[in-house]
Amino acid sequence: MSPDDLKKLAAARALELVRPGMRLGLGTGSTAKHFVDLLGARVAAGLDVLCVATSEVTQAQAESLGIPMSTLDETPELDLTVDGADEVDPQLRLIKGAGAALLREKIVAAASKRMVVIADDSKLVAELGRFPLPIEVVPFGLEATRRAMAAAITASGAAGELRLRKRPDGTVLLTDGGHYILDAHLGRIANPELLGAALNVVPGVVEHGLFLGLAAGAILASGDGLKILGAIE
Ligand SMILES: O=C[C@H](O)[C@H](O)[C@H](O)COP(=O)(O)O
Repeated sequence: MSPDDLKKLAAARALELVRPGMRLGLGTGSTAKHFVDLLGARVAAGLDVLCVATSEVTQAQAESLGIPMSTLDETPELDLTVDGADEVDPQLRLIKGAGAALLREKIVAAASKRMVVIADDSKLVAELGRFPLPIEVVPFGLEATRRAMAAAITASGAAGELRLRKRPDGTVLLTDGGHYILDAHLGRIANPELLGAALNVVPGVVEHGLFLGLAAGAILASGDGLKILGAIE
């Protein structure tokens, strides 16, 4: 099976968690896109759900499928959020943000009774950090913030380059929130909690891609079938 087939497999299993009347958080990325597509087909067949998107891209996709959409202002408590991840460790700690949606994703996940990750099994790692950690920052004072971030990363025992994320055309990427992303190429993150706490107090840092204590479970698809981490039901 291709990686995309595996993503579809994980998304289909997550759809089995959806019950009529649920308030859902809809993730962002190629795996979450499959979940939203499958959910759209169920809505077309009469499933009653109310959803909040984690990005403008997912919002547009859901609207195009006729999925009833809300906002966290109107629906501040969600029953289930289904979202992808860039890395998942055995403790269900995540790196997210390759698609620049980490800020809204974390807000939506935190507003949910349960967050379930869907991914192909290549995302499962023994230790976080091989994937660059996305960190969302305010454009104002970027270089001062970058220096403070570097100091905080070092103090937490990690090390690596911070690279400003660019679009393919070379312009600086702006997130849905109008912020920049610095990707931290750390190689390994021995203490995610320490690093996350250190980044949280750096002025100018809006949010980072370490999702700690947010995922209740993960559905990981491989050629051998589905591996379930934690509690998805
Ligand atoms: O910002 C993007 C999100 O964190 C995605 O959920 C994450 O990057 C995984 O995306 P994909 O399912 O495309 O690998």
